Amino acid sequence: TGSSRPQRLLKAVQRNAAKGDPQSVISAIDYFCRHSEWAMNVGDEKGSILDSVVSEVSPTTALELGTYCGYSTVRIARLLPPGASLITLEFNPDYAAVARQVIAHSGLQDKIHLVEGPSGDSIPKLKERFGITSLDFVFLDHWKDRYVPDTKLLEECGLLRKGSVLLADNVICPGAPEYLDYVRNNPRYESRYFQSHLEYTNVEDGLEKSVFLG
Ligand SMILES: Nc1ncc2ncn(CCCCCNC(=O)c3cc(-c4ccc(F)cc4)cc(O)c3O)c2n1
Ligand SMILES: [Mg+2]
Repeated sequence: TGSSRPQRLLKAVQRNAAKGDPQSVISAIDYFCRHSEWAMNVGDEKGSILDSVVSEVSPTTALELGTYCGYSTVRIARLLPPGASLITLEFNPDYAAVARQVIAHSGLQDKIHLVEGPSGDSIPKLKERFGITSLDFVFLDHWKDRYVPDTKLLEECGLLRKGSVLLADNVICPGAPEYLDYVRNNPRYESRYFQSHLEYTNVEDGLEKSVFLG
């Protein structure tokens, strides 16, 4: 049988990006998605907003829900301060296999822990597995109907502290209405919407940034 879209995206990275150069990996994926095949990476426009939030938070411990091909994984990891690390959860083993190779090409593998499996299973094990006490930054980009249950799970597991920042992709398209309700009407969060567009299109989408108040 033929290759998959993630496998074709990986080939484009291996052909067009310089090994050990995260920015060239990001540019190669954006070029592939604009000129060859659309793929559900956060993309360059929303990616710039992601970059500014990560740079502002400068997290020591970061979590990403939904790795896919590793595009946002590389975007986040390239901005982490020395000694900081990013844990990324991916449900689909085929996506995870591609992401590992994209991450390796970027040279950032020492800053990244990719965990395969459903987020609902992995989140309760993060403290014991990685020796973390809390998360400084969380990027939500997995199943949109898992944003609320997993946010509640992060709270229940004591993984959020006063000032932890959640940034959620796709709150307009495909949409996460229950999540917007949850964080915008919850006194324990201070939320702000960053308007943008669905990756590689001019369809409206945006990111919701929510600070946990403890
Ligand atoms: N529980 C658990 N734990 C861990 C996990 N890891 C992965 N998953 C499963 C998630 C599968 C991918 C999620 N992402 C999206 O669905 C997504 C879609 C679009 C989109 C698509 C078509 C359109 F026409 C318009 C927009 C755009 C985006 O930016 C998206 O991020 C997990 N689940
Ligand atoms: Mg997304």
